[in-house]
Amino acid sequence: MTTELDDASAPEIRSNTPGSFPYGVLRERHPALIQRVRNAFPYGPEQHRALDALLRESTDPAGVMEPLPAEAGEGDREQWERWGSGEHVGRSWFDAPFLWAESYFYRRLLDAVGYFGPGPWQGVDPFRPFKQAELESPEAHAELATLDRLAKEPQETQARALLHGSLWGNRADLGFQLTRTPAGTTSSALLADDSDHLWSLLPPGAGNTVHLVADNAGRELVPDLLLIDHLLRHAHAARVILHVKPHPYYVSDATPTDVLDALNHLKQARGEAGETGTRLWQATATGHLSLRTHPFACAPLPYASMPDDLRADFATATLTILKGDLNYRRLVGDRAWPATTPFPTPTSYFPSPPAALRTLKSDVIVGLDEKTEHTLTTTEGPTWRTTGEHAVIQVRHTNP
Ligand SMILES: O=P(O)(O)OC[C@H]1O[C@](O)(CO)[C@@H](O)[C@@H]1O
Repeated sequence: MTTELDDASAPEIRSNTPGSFPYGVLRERHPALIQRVRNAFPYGPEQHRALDALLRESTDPAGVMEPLPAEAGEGDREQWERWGSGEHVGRSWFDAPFLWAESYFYRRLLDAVGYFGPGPWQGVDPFRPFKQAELESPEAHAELATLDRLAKEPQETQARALLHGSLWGNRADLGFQLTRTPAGTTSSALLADDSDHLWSLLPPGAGNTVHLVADNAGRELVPDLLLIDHLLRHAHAARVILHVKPHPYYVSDATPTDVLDALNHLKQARGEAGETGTRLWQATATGHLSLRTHPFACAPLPYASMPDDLRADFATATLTILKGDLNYRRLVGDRAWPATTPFPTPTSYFPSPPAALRTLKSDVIVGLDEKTEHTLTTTEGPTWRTTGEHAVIQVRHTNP
């Protein structure tokens, strides 16, 4: 789905420029993450050796991507071949497309800690302790308590607050927190706000189907679920399909286990939060809320390359809400687009109207007006793209 035009006007983002954001992810964030994972589990020498090797290989600008280990199943290898391992494995981590290299890093990290087994660490999510700590944080509990007050507000106020809760929940991402300075220096701001379009696509009682492609677990997934409950309860959606990752990915990305944890967290809460949890639990039993774990959710590729079955699934949506930074990169393509490229241009291939709810944590951005881009660049320098202080709600409100 990539055209020569894309390559010329918007080259793919790579990590081979020292000082750039992607270079820093490979050189600084990934080592910090490996250290955090080591500290969180009593892994044995085998896992530590594998983590050492991955650390050496993936942070050395002269190092090359090693293949998946022999234990990786035939099917998995074939899948990664379809996703481009033949082209990238054996070459530099830094010269590969950033999206490809970063995704492969997570796949290899899971291997290093024995996630794909066989062995005692099989199926043990190396990011689970961080996800759980976040769910149990005082902030997470305080967020739930605000629902009692919100329930007394007019429905429109509730809708706006829940949409914004889901949007800004994306800032709680754990990977992002690894190197972020806690006190932001700029005020949070919505750089594009198509929320009126979003609501106009979901008239109550029209039998709408909403797909929500989740991003992070914990303090992002909980507000996503609250938004889903609102959509179902007020008939903006007759049916919601929640897409999560089939296995751990990008530190805090949500898996089915994380959905279960979030639902239990809600169900066990008092007041409105508890009632919401019970309603969502029932919605799964009646099929009004269902889960998807397509393997392509963990692919190192943009959605423009999605397989036919996933395309057909998304085509059933009245609206597909894609959460977070990584989904944004995959939706528009992880490319150095001019920031003023209209949002419908790189998303024209998507089989249903897409809505991106994203805080900005990496370089790629489209759909801004010239004045906004100019003001941000002159007042903040290039970091406005990556600090997570800014966000967008962008909607392409037409079918392809
Ligand atoms: O959780 P989100 O919002 O998808 O953010 C993930 C982002 O974090 C990073 O992995 C950097 O830590 C980006 O490269 C990536 O796009």
